[in-house]
Amino acid sequence: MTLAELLPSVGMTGEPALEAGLWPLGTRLERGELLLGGVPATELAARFGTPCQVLDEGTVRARARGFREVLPEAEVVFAGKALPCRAVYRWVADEGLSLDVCSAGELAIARSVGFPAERILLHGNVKTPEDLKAALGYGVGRVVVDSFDEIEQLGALARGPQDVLVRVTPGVDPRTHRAVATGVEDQKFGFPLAGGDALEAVLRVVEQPSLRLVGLHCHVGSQVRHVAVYEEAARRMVGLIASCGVRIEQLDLGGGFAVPYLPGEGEFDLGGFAHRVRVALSHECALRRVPVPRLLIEPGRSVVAGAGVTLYRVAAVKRGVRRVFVAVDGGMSDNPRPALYGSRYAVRLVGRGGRRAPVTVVGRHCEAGDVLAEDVPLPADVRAGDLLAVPVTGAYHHALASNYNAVGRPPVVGVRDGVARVLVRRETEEDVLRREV
Ligand SMILES: Cc1ncc(COP(=O)(O)O)c(C=O)c1O
Ligand SMILES: N[C@@H](CCCC[NH3+])C(=O)O
Repeated sequence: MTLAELLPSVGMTGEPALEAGLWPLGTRLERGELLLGGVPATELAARFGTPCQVLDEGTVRARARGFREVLPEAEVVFAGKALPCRAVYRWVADEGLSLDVCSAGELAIARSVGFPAERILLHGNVKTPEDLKAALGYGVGRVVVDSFDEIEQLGALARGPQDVLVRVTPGVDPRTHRAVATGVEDQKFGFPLAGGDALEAVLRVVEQPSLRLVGLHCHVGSQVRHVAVYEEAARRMVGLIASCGVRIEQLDLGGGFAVPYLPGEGEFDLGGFAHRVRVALSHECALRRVPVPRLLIEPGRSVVAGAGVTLYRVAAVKRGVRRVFVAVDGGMSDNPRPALYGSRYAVRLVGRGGRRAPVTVVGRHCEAGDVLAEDVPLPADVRAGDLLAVPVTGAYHHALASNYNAVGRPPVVGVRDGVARVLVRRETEEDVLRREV
């Protein structure tokens, strides 16, 4: 079924209602205006230009709080790669979350806002000497080791006892896109449980006098819809805890909780996750006679995706042989996800209803694959100058943006209580030229 067919409002003449679950909290339609965090989208576009990534602070904070409320016994770690930005790191710090960084660069952002070092975890299948030194220099609480080489390198660099988790590949199929399935065997992350590498890694950490093993970690993948995947991972990880014969205080089950991108897609069952993982952990630990470890989770996408809306200006409308192309002033440089993962988005024309017909929204870049959304219903009279809004663009958009074709990256503009402010400014031609010698 096409997206256009899925939407009941195709062919409607009025302005369609906001699709449930896709827009930031408090988004409203008022007299033809789309209000984001109380600020009209047309005003945001006029003040900050387009494309523009709008981020609703209240939604980020509410999602962060939501995780803590559902899992009060757990440490909730924001996966900073989803939206590496000082303001967001500040908000999640305020809400009591910890932070996962996976490079010296993400750590620099965290440092610049004074993110408490003891609440930072350093991740990555490759940690360069610079990454490790930056982490040790700031005194990050935990390093999640990912290879035998890294255990030696970190062991040699660390002075005092550095707390460490071992990243394990539990061999669980997350039933998600191949590019983001990280818990399956035979990929680059972690130590495989099968074959004994994970156990060997635990022993090697224990042998390093400058390292202190505090926990085990796994991250099965991203945009994971099924709670059963985590339950299975939890069981397997407790099996490893029992067999390694070392006290394991922390069990980090990673992130990956799916979010809806299209109308009708459901939310991840976080309540079900909390319940079923709790039961699986207590049952499995009792069975194997090991103490229940403290649970950690690392949500990234699910904290920020739904807080973001990208605004684009329509530059041109072109009728192809079979499709109508609506070309906008952004594209794969601000959103490579459709090209990378075949991701799909809903799109809304701001300020006007009318009979809707399916169109393909394309970007400005020099590739036929620069498509932002295929087969989306827009008013049939869509034309140059119109403003489009694309929801669920808070995660892995700013993070994955490039300046392909020397196009400057869009700003990130925060909205809250009717006030808008720039969180990350637009990249200018001077920025583009700055690295040239
Ligand atoms: C180690 C680790 N933790 C957490 C995350 C966050 O994943 P997501 O944004 O899907 O919640 C990732 C990215 O997939 C990751 O690699
Ligand atoms: N970049 C991916 C998610 C990767 C998750 C990080 N390990 C996305 O946009 O969906």
